[in-house]
Amino acid sequence: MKIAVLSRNKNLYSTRRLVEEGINRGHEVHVIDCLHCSMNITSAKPQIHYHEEVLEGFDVAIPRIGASVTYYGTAVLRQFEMMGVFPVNESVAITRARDKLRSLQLLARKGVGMPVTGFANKPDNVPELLKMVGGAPVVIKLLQGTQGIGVVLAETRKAAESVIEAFMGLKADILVQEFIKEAGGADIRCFVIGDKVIAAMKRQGAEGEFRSNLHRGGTASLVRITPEERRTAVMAAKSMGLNVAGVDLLRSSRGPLVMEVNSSPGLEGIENATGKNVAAMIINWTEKNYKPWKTRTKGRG
Ligand SMILES: Nc1ncnc2c1ncn2[C@@H]1O[C@H](COP(=O)(O)OP(=O)(O)OP(=O)(O)O)[C@@H](O)[C@H]1O
Ligand SMILES: [Mg+2]
Ligand SMILES: [Mg+2]
Repeated sequence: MKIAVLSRNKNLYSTRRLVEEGINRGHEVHVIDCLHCSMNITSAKPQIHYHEEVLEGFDVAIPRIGASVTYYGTAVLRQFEMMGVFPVNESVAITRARDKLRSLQLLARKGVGMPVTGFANKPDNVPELLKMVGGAPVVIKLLQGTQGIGVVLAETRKAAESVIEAFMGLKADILVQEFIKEAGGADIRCFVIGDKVIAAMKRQGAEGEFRSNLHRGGTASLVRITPEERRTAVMAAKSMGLNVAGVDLLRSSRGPLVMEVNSSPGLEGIENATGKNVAAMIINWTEKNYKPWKTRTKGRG
């Protein structure tokens, strides 16, 4: 296969590993920075120009598109799709997964378990919003947040109201969620490829911290997941239309609840925690499944 790894930085762990394992398996692998691609959209023959060359002959694109470049990155991926290149994750699926409201709505429609979640645009009825998710304690999240920043636990109704009003005063988009106390500051990252969970790790928050993010001092370890957790993770990835996904679950007293579905899950944490060669598994799955023009939108993006 001739593989394009769409990544802004060839030195990132995940990018390096995909290149390494692609080459190990005898493939031609190029790292392409989406932001340096220019596209010819007007002609009948879609093209991508990259630095001085025109990109040609690619079989597969492996998107590793950072949250900050979603808009342009998915446009470049769509252009690859319009050229018949097989995307490991399709542009529409990435766009879906990047929109928290849309992804939670999709998961709800498919009956996937998730924490009770409320959204509101204006603070006209904060008490009602809180009541909707079962009252305090609640978790309040900035939609643009990442790595645990902008995720707040409000233990009382009063605290919740002031946090919500403060965020809304800053014109930030937020969601309010039932706090899953019994998760004990831990979550489970399930790494899905195709219709299987191929690796899973438990992330435990630091002492006294309800957020399990490794960036907030959490630690990762190997975990055995239940058949129900397995089914939930696979169903979540499928609902989004993702072939490769990192599905984050909370263990609750009513079973596994999906917190979010990641379309460019990192490889470093999961490979280190499980000792599995996840990069090789992605290449392997791609070898078995790639075909020109094989997207749900048939190259129309
Ligand atoms: N409803 C909840 N109940 C209990 N714990 C939660 C809840 N929501 C989030 N957490 C904890 O807080 C952590 C951070 O939350 P979340 O993953 O939603 O935000 P983030 O990591 O900042 O966003 P992203 O993963 O998109 O970068 C989770 O990993 C989990 O440990
Ligand atoms: Mg998270
Ligand atoms: Mg995430």
